[in-house]
Amino acid sequence: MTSGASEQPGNPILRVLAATKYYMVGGNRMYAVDDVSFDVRPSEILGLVGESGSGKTTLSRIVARLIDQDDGRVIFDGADITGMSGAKFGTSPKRRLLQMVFQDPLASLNPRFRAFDAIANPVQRLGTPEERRDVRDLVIEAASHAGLPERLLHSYPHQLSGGQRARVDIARAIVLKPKLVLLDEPTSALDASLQAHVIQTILRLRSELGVAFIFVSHDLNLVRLISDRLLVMHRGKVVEQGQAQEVFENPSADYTRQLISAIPVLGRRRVAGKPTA
Ligand SMILES: Nc1ncnc2c1ncn2[C@@H]1O[C@H](COP(=O)(O)OP(=O)(O)OP(=O)(O)O)[C@@H](O)[C@H]1O
Repeated sequence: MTSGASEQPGNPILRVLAATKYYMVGGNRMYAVDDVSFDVRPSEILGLVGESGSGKTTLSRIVARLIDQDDGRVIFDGADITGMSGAKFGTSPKRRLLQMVFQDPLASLNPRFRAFDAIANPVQRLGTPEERRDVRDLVIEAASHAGLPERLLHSYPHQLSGGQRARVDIARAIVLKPKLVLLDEPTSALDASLQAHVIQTILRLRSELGVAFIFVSHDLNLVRLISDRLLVMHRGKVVEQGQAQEVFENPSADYTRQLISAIPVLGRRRVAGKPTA
């Protein structure tokens, strides 16, 4: 299921330059994100991987302007959005081009909104007058792209399965045809077959709409299946980045090797991309 689009043409849609974020813990700086730089190109899928606490969510939130960094820059779609607070970014024309899907769709979906209204909401808030007029068509189109049957648009979140809720969240993220979607552990609450469906959906959206994705997960095996490139984080730092296949088969950092060797393969352990006997 590798994506095949390893060399993405065009200027980066996102440039993160030396992003740094720390918290004061017991009078000392604890670096959640420490001098992290990377690019994402149009229609590229970047896997952001690392164990719990490595800084993945903090980095995603910096990119989405949900928190401010202490140092570094974020360039999105050619504009320096570093100095933009979340509130200012919320009203910027760039906002609609960058969307985020959170870990748990049951928590992120408003229980009083039917699927249709949840998907329509970004159009009402950020769309042009024409898009607001055509909201019904846009919702149906986004649901179809996300693989959500039209009949489920009238359901409330609690009436949907985990996989269907994940599709509502994805449909909502793509309804305004963004250039970049941040997915923070979008499949962690799903079983393996639903995970596979969501991954197929993401790969289809990339090829049909040219959307770039940052796919955040602690599960290196899953990330490897979907990503063109991998960024491996450990204690706030990037310890390795490169083409997904290459990183998996020939990791240069000890930490990446540890992550790979922790992946079980049919009862055996996988080391450096090859199952051991
Ligand atoms: N608001 C905060 N105040 C203090 N420390 C924080 C805060 N937010 C995050 N941290 C710390 O920053 C580090 C990175 O956290 P972050 O949530 O980004 O990691 P993560 O890789 O996304 O983990 P997970 O996979 O568990 O979500 C952790 O040590 C965390 O405890």
